[in-house]
Amino acid sequence: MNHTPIMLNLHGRPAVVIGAGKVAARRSRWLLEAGARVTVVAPEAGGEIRTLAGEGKLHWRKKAFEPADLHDAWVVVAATDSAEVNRKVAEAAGSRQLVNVVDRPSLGNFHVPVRLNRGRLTLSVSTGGASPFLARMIRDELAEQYDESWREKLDRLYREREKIRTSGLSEEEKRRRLRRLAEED
Ligand SMILES: C[C@@]1(CC(=O)O)c2cc3[nH]c(cc4nc(cc5[nH]c(cc(n2)[C@H]1CCC(=O)O)[C@@](C)(CC(=O)O)[C@@H]5CCC(=O)O)C(CC(=O)O)=C4CCC(=O)O)c(CCC(=O)O)c3CC(=O)O
Ligand SMILES: NC(=O)C1=CN([C@@H]2O[C@H](COP(=O)(O)OP(=O)(O)OC[C@H]3O[C@@H](n4cnc5c(N)ncnc54)[C@H](O)[C@@H]3O)[C@@H](O)[C@H]2O)C=CC1
Repeated sequence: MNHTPIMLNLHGRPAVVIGAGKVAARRSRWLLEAGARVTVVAPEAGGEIRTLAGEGKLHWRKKAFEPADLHDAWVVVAATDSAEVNRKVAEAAGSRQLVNVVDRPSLGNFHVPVRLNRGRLTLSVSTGGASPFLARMIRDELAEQYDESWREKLDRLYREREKIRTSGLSEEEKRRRLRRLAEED
């Protein structure tokens, strides 16, 4: 295991999801929330992908996977129900593309943690593939501890921090106030 978490800005970046079933729908939702331009490639699609395509939120290419489908993608997700097709997707991807293979993560270069968003606060949990169910349970515990009130708290902290940072105070005084600000919450 050699994975490291990062906060990636996918806004406006092309992403291709191969497959259009349950897992592909979950990955597509995640990519859309991140602001990516999502294309789904699959001969048949489940209800959720059909709806998203109908609403113009993503583009559905109604066809079987071909290597050319990955052409300009930043992110590639192999999410078909065929291990063989998913392996071909991983093989066709370039070494600089971000690749997630849902049935065999080791064929790609990233996997997807469970997330909890409270505005500017993002918590994410990975069990390194040991147990997606456990990851979800830990997320649910964190959701109780970090309830909805944290959205506002974080917005306030952000504004206060900007004020302190742009003030004429000494660096030492800024640090002191920034620490106190975080401790108050
Ligand atoms: C490695 C990883 C790679 C990746 O997909 O990026 C991966 C891999 C695999 N998952 C499998 C199965 C299931 N995964 C879920 C659910 C989730 N899986 C997610 C992430 C990850 N799953 C990554 C590691 C995360 C970590 O490190 O903890 C979550 C957290 C996020 C998300 O998917 O968005 C999401 C929580 C949903 C939520 O938010 O509630 C369910 C339950 C369900 O579907 O309801 C089942 C069925 C039950 C079971 O089998 O446990 C299988 C076997 C497939 C098979 O049997 O063929 C593999 C393949 C393998 O393990 O090799
Ligand atoms: N990582 C995760 O969280 C999880 C992964 N899985 C794995 O994900 C796989 C997919 O599961 P579901 O979404 O439930 O499957 P599904 O049966 O709902 O969907 C499969 C999709 O793949 C498409 N497909 C098949 N051949 C294709 C091809 N040649 N080109 C393009 N699309 C093709 C089908 O048209 C369909 O849209 C499962 O095989 C399972 O191993 C399952 C549960 C969770």
